[in-house]
Amino acid sequence: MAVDETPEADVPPWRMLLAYARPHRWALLAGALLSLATGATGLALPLVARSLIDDLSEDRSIAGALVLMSVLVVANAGVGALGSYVLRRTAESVVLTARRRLSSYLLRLRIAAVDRTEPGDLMARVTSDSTLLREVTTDTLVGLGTGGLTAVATLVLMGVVDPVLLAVTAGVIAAAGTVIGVIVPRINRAAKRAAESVGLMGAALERVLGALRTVKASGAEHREERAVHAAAQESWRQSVRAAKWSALAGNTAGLSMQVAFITVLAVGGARVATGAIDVGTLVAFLLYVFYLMSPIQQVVGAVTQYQSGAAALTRIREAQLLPAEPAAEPAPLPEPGAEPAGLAFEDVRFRYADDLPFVHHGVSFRVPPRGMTAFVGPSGAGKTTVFSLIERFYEPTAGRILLDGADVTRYPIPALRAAIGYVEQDAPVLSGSLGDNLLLGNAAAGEDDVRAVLKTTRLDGLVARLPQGLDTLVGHRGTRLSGGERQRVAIARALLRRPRLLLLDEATSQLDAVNEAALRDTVAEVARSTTVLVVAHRLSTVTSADRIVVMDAGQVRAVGTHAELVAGDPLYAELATTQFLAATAGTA
Ligand SMILES: Nc1ncnc2c1ncn2[C@@H]1O[C@H](COP(=O)(O)OP(=O)(O)OP(=O)(O)O)[C@@H](O)[C@H]1O
Repeated sequence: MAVDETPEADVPPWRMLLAYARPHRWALLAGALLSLATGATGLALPLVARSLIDDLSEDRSIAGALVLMSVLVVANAGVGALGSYVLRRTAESVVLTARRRLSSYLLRLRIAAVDRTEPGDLMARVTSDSTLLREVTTDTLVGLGTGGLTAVATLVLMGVVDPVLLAVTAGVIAAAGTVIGVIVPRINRAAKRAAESVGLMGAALERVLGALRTVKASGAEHREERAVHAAAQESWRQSVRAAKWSALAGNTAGLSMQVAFITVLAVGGARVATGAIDVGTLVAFLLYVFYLMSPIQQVVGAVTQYQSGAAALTRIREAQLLPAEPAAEPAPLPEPGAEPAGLAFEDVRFRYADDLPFVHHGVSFRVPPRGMTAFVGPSGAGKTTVFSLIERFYEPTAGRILLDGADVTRYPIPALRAAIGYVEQDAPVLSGSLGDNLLLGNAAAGEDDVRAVLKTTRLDGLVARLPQGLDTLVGHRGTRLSGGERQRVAIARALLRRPRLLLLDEATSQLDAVNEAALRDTVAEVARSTTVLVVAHRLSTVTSADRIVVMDAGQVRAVGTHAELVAGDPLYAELATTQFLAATAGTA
C-alpha cells in the first residue's frame, strides 16, 4: 500500500474520503448491502400490513401474513446487527488507513516544515481529526448510499401506490431541503473552528507538558492553564454551535415528515372520501411516509455529519501538503572499517526561510577523510547550521556540499544519513529504555558492540549500577538521566551507527572533568578511523583538533591549528582567552 500519496491542494475533502475508503471498498459494500437488506425487509412490512388488513376486511386467515411479518422482523434485526458490525469495523479500518498514511507522512516532514508547525497541533490531526472519519464513513458514505437508495425506493413505491400523495410529500420534502441547505454551511464553519481549537489545545498542552519544569520554575502555570482552557472553551463553543445547527437540520427533517404525514392524511382522507383511493392504499401510503422518516433522517445526518468530517479531512490534507522528504527504504549502515568520508562546503549560502536573513554568506571549507576538525566562533555564527546542512535537514540556497567529492543532493537521503553519526547540542534522549535509545540508530547492533561503546562512553558503570541495566526507563526526553549521562547516551548512539562522518555538537557544560577527558580520548580514537567534526566550546577540544575552522557571522574567517590561529587570528585569540577558558574553568 502506498503511504506517500500526497493529495493535491485542490482535492475536495470527499475525494480524500473516497481515497481512504478505497482499500476497504468491498467491506464497505458488504456493510452497505446488509444495511440495504435491513431496509428492504423493513420496506416489505407495509406491504404485508396492507395484505393483513385486506385479509382482515375480507375475513380471510391472517396467520400467513403474521408469520411473514415475524420472519421479516427477526431478519431485519439479525441482518441489521451484522450490517452495523461490518460497517463499524470498516469505519475503524478507514480511520486506521488515515492514521497510518498521515503518521508516515509526518515522520517524513522536512525539518524546515516542522520548524513552522506546532507538534501538538500535528498530533491532534493524527489523533482527534482522524477519529472524526469514523462517523463520516458510516454516516456519510453508507448513510448517503443506503439512506439515499432506501429513500428513492420508498418514493418510487409511494408513486406506485398514489402519485398525487407522492407529489404532496415531495413538496414538503423540497421545502425542508431548502431550509437545510441554508443551515449546512454554518455547521461546516463551526466544525472547522472546533477542529482547529482542538489543534490549538493540543499545541498549548504540548508546549506546557514539554517544558513543565520551566513553566513551574517560572511560576507560569496559571497563564499557561488559561491558554489551554481558552482553546478547550473555544472548541466547546464551536462544537455546541455545530450541534445546534445539526439539531435544527435534523429537526427540520423530522418536522417535515410529520407535516408530510398530516398533509397526506388530510389530502388522502379527501381522496378516500371521493373514492379516488381506498383506505388500504391510504394506510399503506401513510406507512411509507412513516417509513421514509428514517432514510430521510439518515440522509440529513449524512450531510450534517460530513461537515465535521470535511473539516477534519481539510486539516489532515493541510498536514499532508507540508513539504516532506521523498519516501525511501532505509539504507544499510556502513560496514565496520568502511573508509571515512571527505567533506567540502563550496560557497554555501543559506537562510532558514525566505523572510529571514542569511545565516551562511558563502561558507567554504574542506575536510579530508580522517581526523578531527573543530568549528569555533561566536554564538549564532552558523556552526550548528553547518551540521544541519550536512544532514540535509535543510537545503542550501546556493553553493554545494560535497561528500566524497559528490554533491550531497546526489545521495538518497537515507544513504547519506546512514554514513553520518550526529550528536546534537542538547543531546536528546527519547522516552523508553536506555537500550532503546542506544539502538535507535542501529537496531541490529550486537551485544559486543554495545558493550564496547558503553565502555568508551563510560556508561558501563551507570548500566551496572542500575538494577534494570539497559532496560531502565529514562523518562520523557531522558529526564531520569543527568545532563552528562544524556550526552554520553547520545554519543554512544551515534557511535553505534559506525559512522563514516561523526558530527558532534559539543554542549557547553554537560560533562565533568573525568568524563570530558575520557570523551576527548574517545573522540580522538574515533578520529583515527573516522572523519570527526566538532562544534567546539572547550579549549581541550580545540587543542586536540587536527584543524580548526573559525566561523564568524556566517562565514569562515580562518582555518588552522590552535597555535597558528592564536598567533594569526585576533578573533580566535580572543575566543581562546575568554570563551574557551571560561567554559573549561568550571570543569578543570
Ligand atoms: N531552525 C531555525 N530557524 C530559523 N533560524 C534559525 C534556526 N536555527 C538557527 N537559526 C538562526 O541561525 C543563526 C545561526 O544559528 P546556529 O545554531 O548555526 O549558530 P551557532 O554558531 O551554532 O551558535 P551557538 O554556538 O550558540 O550554538 C542564529 O542566528 C539562529 O537564530
